[in-house]
Amino acid sequence: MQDVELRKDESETRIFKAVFPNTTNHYDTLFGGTTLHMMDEASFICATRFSRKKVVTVSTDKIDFTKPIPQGSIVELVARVNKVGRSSCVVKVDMFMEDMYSSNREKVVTGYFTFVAIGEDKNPVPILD
Ligand SMILES: CCCCCCCCCCCCCCCC(=O)SCCNC(=O)CCNC(=O)[C@H](O)C(C)(C)COP(=O)(O)OP(=O)(O)OC[C@H]1O[C@@H](n2cnc3c(N)ncnc32)[C@H](O)[C@@H]1OP(=O)(O)O
Repeated sequence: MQDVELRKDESETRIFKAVFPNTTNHYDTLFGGTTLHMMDEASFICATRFSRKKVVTVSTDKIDFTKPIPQGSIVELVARVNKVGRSSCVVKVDMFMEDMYSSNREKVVTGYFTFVAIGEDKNPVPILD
């Protein structure tokens, strides 16, 4: 088996998105549900690249929306495997917000997503061989 720390490094996943009007609410800020969708997608890609197996989301920790993310921002999602179990792994996702026209950048949301590797029968299998 490849070194676990190396796999964590190699599966770290970064996705950039622009916050356009089709993703915002009537306050002109990013929908909470859209934020969760982006985080789920980034963590799913990360867990898949880490395990190279079919994985399903089994749990997420509490996620706080403490800063509004205005229309016209750029967001970056950084997903990295944080913990490895027998059939599961926990992926930490940080979302950063950047202004388009300045170098201002801050972390706005963090979430932890747990994935389980499943086989053809949909039962858990080892996350790594
Ligand atoms: C507007 C346009 C929309 C477009 C749209 C695009 C969507 C763009 C987003 C993309 C994102 C893609 C994401 C795709 C992935 C899904 O969508 S998956 C769908 C949602 N998830 C599911 O349906 C999973 C349903 N759950 C299950 O099938 C079963 O619970 C599971 C996962 C197979 C586990 O079965 P189980 O019998 O509970 O297994 P068990 O042996 O008890 O536990 C297995 C492991 O899970 C852990 N575990 C079990 N329960 C929990 C728990 N509650 N919390 C933490 N760990 C747990 C155990 O600790 C154990 O860990 P290990 O010690 O083995 O490491």
